[in-house]
Amino acid sequence: MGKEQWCLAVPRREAEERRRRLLEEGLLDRRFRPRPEGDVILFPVTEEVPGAVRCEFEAVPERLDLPRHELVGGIAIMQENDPGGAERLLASRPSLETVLFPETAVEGEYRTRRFSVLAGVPTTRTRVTEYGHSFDVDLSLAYFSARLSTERQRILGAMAGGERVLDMFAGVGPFAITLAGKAGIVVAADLNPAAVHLLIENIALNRAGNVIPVLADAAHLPRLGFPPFDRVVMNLPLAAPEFLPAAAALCRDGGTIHLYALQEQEGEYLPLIREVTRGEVAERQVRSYSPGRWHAVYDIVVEK
Ligand SMILES: C[S@@+](CC[C@H](N)C(=O)[O-])C[C@H]1O[C@@H](n2cnc3c(N)ncnc32)[C@H](O)[C@@H]1O
Repeated sequence: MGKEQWCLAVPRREAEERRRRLLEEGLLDRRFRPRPEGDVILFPVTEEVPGAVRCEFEAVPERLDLPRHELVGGIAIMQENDPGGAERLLASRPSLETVLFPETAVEGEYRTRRFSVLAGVPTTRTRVTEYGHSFDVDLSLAYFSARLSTERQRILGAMAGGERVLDMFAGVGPFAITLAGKAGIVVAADLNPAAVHLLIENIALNRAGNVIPVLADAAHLPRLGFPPFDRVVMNLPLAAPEFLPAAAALCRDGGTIHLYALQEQEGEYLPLIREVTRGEVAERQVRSYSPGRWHAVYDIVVEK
């Protein structure tokens, strides 16, 4: 007897790539087996992601029922401090090198966590591949989440060639380096020196010579004399709204700001946005964060 579950219907030719992405984003619900149906494969997912529908799935046999985890390159981050489960997880996949348990929540200005090693090589450093790019990350030194990979592709798809892009909270560079594929130039700023160090390594790794790394507080960027940008990415969900006036000052008339924000109500940041522009605003839910709170993205056209 099957169990009703959220799932995504993916065309067969895209299934392998999508399965890899869902695994990296921690969204594939491994308690159930993906199921072919006509021209699509139905992938069970852990939450109601955009496009998800309800369908029935058979549970996988107990021995394959591995602990819940999120994959970041060769590292699995488990939700429970379970060394036995970590060993089973490590043995289940040859590409896994390390299993970590987060000792803290994502915290502080740098948005990092402290980890303990549950199994495997004692490191927090790994290499992540995402849509043809590689990113070296160190999870204890700088923020990285694979969960926004589809957002990065969405913004890339919305861009025109040759744009001038500013990534105000760049971390190790996943937005900046992805968008550099179409941009004329990308300025990528972060105030965490370790993140900027990894960003520079990742620029070299991906030969993204049009990305300019900047070690700076985003609040100071308007004073650095940059010509106006066509597009500004603001991925600091807890605090980005504070920097909206700076982003609007840095963006050209008719340019676009992508503001990521953690919110409890639809349209929560619209009044603030209306203080900086009368332009068009589109809001969408990126993913749920905790009960009653979600990550939203506002695509904001700047009208001066
Ligand atoms: C949520 S992370 C996003 C990193 C990256 N965009 C990504 O998707 O992996 C936010 C980043 O903003 C940086 N940050 C926090 N406050 C900042 C500020 N005032 N100015 C510049 N960067 C800041 C943190 O160090 C962190 O790397």
